[in-house]
Amino acid sequence: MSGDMRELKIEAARAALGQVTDGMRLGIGTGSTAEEFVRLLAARVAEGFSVIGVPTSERTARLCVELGVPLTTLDETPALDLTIDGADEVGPGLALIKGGGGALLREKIVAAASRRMVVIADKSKMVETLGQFPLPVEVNAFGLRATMLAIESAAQALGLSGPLAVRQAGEKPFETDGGHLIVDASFGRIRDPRALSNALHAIPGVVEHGLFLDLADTAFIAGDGGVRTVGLSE
Ligand SMILES: O=C[C@H](O)[C@H](O)[C@H](O)COP(=O)(O)O
Repeated sequence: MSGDMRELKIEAARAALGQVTDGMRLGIGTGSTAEEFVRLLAARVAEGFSVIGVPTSERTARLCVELGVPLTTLDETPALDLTIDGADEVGPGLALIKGGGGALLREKIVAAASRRMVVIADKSKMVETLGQFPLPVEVNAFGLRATMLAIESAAQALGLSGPLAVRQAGEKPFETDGGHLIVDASFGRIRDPRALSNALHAIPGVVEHGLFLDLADTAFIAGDGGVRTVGLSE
């Protein structure tokens, strides 16, 4: 990652930190942008700021522990004030593609348990139509081929097609924190994300997918000219 790109992620994360107030119960996202947020948050915590966070992945949990950000679980704290997370794509109406890091299931559970979700990203993530980034679909390993066929035909019924790939980690299939697999679906432009979301949810082997609809209410998008606040109407 270039230094400039990292700087943009830090700027977006800093803007999101401005939304965090003392005593908040936070959902803490996953990925390189969310990690910049954790670093900034940890510095505030070291100054005496009091927050408690639910991490959306084991990776984020490790970083929080390392940097001294106090953690809880969603079972102990089932209602959160604010989730801050990155995204792979940010489309109109703050529809998102997430899961490039494989954390989409916990990310979606945590975001849905939060009163608000704020997205932090650099400007390269903003798109007019979702789908250039392959859509991550988390699936049960049982019946993988049947599930892949079902995904293919559900997509076809919506006029979508393209290769499906089981995500790999070196020689082996990538395994999520929940012990599932990820199928990356390169469908190209997803003109009706809601219809695709519903169709994927109807497939028994699909655990969850990376389309985040009606979850985020604000995005902080960092570009060369500064950080732009994007709301639901944009
Ligand atoms: O599973 C991973 C997450 O959805 C990430 O938030 C997403 O992939 C964006 O990550 P990054 O900030 O590293 O681009």
